[in-house]
Amino acid sequence: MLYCVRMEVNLPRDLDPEQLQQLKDREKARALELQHQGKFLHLWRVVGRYANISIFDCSSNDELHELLSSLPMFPYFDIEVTPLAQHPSSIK
Ligand SMILES: O=C(O)CC1=CCC(=O)O1
Repeated sequence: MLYCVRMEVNLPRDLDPEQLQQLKDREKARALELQHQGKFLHLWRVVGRYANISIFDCSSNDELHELLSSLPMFPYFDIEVTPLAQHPSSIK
């Protein structure tokens, strides 16, 4: 099943710069891992926002929740999930 996920990032403003960099490095490593596993199909920055639009391919809502909550920045995300279905006019 495909899911469109919007993640708005709300990092604490007083986070130590070194901790912040470590958090970003861990986030990137986990995102790359999920992409290599074929679970995380697309990752796009939302122009003008500290937010992304992502497409996940998961077998269930529970798996999606598990993957999202495995992202190190999960505690700092506001997440909106839109499950996707086939469009009858789509050629893909
Ligand atoms: O949008 C961001 O910067 C947060 C994020 C989610 C996955 C990733 O690599 O970064």
